[in-house]
Amino acid sequence: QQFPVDVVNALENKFGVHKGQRRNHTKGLCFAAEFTGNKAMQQYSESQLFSGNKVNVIGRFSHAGGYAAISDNAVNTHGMALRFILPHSELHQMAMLNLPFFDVATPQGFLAKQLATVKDPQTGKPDPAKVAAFKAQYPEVKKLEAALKGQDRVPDGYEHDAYNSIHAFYLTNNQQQTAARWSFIPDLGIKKLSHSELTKKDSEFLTAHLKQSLKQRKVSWHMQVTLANPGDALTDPTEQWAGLHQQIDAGTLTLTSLNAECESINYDPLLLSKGFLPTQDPVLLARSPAYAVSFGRRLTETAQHK
Ligand code: HEM
Repeated sequence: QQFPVDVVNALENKFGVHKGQRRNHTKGLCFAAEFTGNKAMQQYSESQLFSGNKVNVIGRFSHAGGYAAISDNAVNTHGMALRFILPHSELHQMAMLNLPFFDVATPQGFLAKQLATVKDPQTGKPDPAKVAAFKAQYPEVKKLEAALKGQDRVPDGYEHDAYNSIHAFYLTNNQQQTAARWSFIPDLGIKKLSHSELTKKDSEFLTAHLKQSLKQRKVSWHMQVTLANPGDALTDPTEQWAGLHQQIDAGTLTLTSLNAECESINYDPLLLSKGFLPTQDPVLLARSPAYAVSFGRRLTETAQHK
């Protein structure tokens, strides 16, 4: 299996190596939270997430890409990763994005994108010929490009955005297996900045705004589960589900503190509690081994620093 090493090498080649840090989503901040699941979900999943009891969560907001010091006023994709600590030390993890769907349909596409978008030291920009060749080989990337065109993408704080599973997963219990996707919808509302508002912001405003909100009000998200209809794409993260769908309010995540440690966490999205199973989405299945390579490298470097 060469992919996990190749892709982490490609991330390092594109972004440089920031010793002891993640090879992707390098800039981020840890938080502590509580999640109370909705028992109505037990109809679909036996996960302890939906026991109705409060569970502790260690999470992380992040910027996509291996940029250690990207400014918060850059137009960039953001992530929210969650580790739920369930009874008997069972863990459940999610690593979501504030995108409606993913740009590439295969791990090869993700790798090809890293290789094609390396900045030319002369021009400071990727080689347009390489980018064009990449898009010709992975034409699905035009879908996300079109969806984001002209859209304001950056919120005025991490608390004013929705984060999506993007992949489909199966909810399971003794009776059935149900395909679903989910989103964390902010109770404070989604608020995106216009281009002119964004350019006035400083490099740490996403965190500063979140800190301020946390002092003044409840910062929370509702987990909204969307059940698949027959025929919905289950293995292609670039395919949105169109039309009416059954949606279930699956619980509430409430942020409690920004004083948390999450650097020692590998937010592998296949670490799922009993009651969830992965689909055969090839991008989802390729993430776990790649995260492990990144995790191993950063821990080894941290050890060497001491
Ligand atoms: C083949 C496709 C992908 C590859 C190779 C990849 C690779 C990586 C790597 C190497 C890391 C850093 C892991 C660590 O050192 O802890 C990472 C972090 C992350 N990825 Fe991916 N990724 C992929 C697709 C995705 C997708 C589809 C999503 C969302 C649906 C996603 C969301 C995230 C998030 C939120 C983080 C940050 C987690 C944290 O805060 O620690 N990635 N990714």
